[in-house]
Amino acid sequence: MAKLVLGCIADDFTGATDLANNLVRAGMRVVQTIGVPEGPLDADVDAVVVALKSRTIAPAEAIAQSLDALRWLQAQGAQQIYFKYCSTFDSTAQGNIGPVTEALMEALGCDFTIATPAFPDNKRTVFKGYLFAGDVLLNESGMQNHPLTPMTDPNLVRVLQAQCTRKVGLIDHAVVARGAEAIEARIAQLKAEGVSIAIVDAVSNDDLLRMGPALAKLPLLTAGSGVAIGLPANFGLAPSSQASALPKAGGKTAIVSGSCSLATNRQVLDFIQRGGAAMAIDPLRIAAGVDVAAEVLAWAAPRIDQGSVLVYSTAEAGAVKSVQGRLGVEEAGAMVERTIAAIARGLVERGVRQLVVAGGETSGACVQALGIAQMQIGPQIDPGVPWCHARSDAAPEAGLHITLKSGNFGSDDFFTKAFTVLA
Ligand SMILES: Nc1ncnc2c1ncn2[C@@H]1O[C@H](COP(=O)(O)OP(=O)(O)OP(=O)(O)O)[C@@H](O)[C@H]1O
Ligand SMILES: O=C(O)[C@@H](O)C(=O)CO
Repeated sequence: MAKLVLGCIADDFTGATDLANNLVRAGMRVVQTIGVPEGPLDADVDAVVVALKSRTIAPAEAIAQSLDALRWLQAQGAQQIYFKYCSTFDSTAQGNIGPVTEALMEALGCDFTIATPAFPDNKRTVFKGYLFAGDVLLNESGMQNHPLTPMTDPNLVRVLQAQCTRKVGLIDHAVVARGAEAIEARIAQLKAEGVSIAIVDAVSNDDLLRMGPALAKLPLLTAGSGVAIGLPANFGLAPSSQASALPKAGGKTAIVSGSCSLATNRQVLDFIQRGGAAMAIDPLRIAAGVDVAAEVLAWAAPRIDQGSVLVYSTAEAGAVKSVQGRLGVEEAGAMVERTIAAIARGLVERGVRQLVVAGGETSGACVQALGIAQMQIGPQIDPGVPWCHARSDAAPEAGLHITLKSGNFGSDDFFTKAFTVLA
């Protein structure tokens, strides 16, 4: 068996596949586990990404879960630890990026680490410590209005310092542009100044690749998924089609979507405009006690023999607000998640073996309903979104192919294009 070299802890499920995808593309064989496994690793891989749902929970709980993941990864032999958070640095005023980073540093006896959410392939760049999403600063990107993690300050040194007791500094672009030796010299200088965590600028993949060798000796890295592209080379691994090899895909195809992001709204519309079979879920009917899952499955049963079906609760902001106003934000979310998860399971029980799930929370609910404990990461569909293969008690013979799409990721034709990648 190959030796596990990189152990990763991700603060949500879709973010975990995003990280795994970048590692695979750079040559690592990777599995993602759903939560901390109870037993030892039973896969021949270079890296494991433990997917938690710790982004917005209380800091003490996020720390406890992350330390639990760390202990498991260490027991499997991981040589370096990677804490993955969102490329938009999603965190509440209390954390959890800072508190989890400091707890991991403490546990690893680590006196210095980096923090960079840069992911240029998805237009997240960091310059002079300021985070841009697309062409605008983070706090002008819509993230300032996020319901759980509003990001109102684009200066990451300030944001992270407010969450940390250790001193936070900056490795700016002028240093990164000069390459690994300059970055290492800057790390030494920052350490001498008492800085323990540095935001690192990166505006391109070249910056991230230059950064890679300078990070080889750090026991802990904290980042979005972008930093991952420069790491496999540190372990002597190079891109190869073998890393993303999955069992052959077959069976019926379906999409379930609970994401209400702008990108997912466009993807749903595109699928419908192409004449795809689609059925919307009305949260108010779920609340009224209608068995919406049974209705949807009865509708889908004859159609999945003819092509992909799409089942979605995806709606525009106004409609979502109105439902939330009547049912409550959490109650509406949980109700829709439960229904979509039951539908996903029902579809797989009816022969779907290639399943697209859109939305982070929605993905969490579906993966749990399908009894998935571990996913092997395969080829990329779009930046940040790979196909995976998983065992599921709903597909007992050969498992299924599944992809978990972050709300904001993917091209408009994602729901059609995804299946061509496995063809
Ligand atoms: N029509 C709707 N009305 C109210 N709530 C909805 C509706 N459709 C979906 N929801 C809820 O909205 C939430 C969407 O979150 P989810 O994480 O799945 O998507 P996202 O935020 O776009 O994705 P990501 O976290 O990857 O960015 C879920 O809790 C879902 O159940
Ligand atoms: O980094 C990102 O943007 C994503 O992987 C993510 O974390 C979505 O929740």
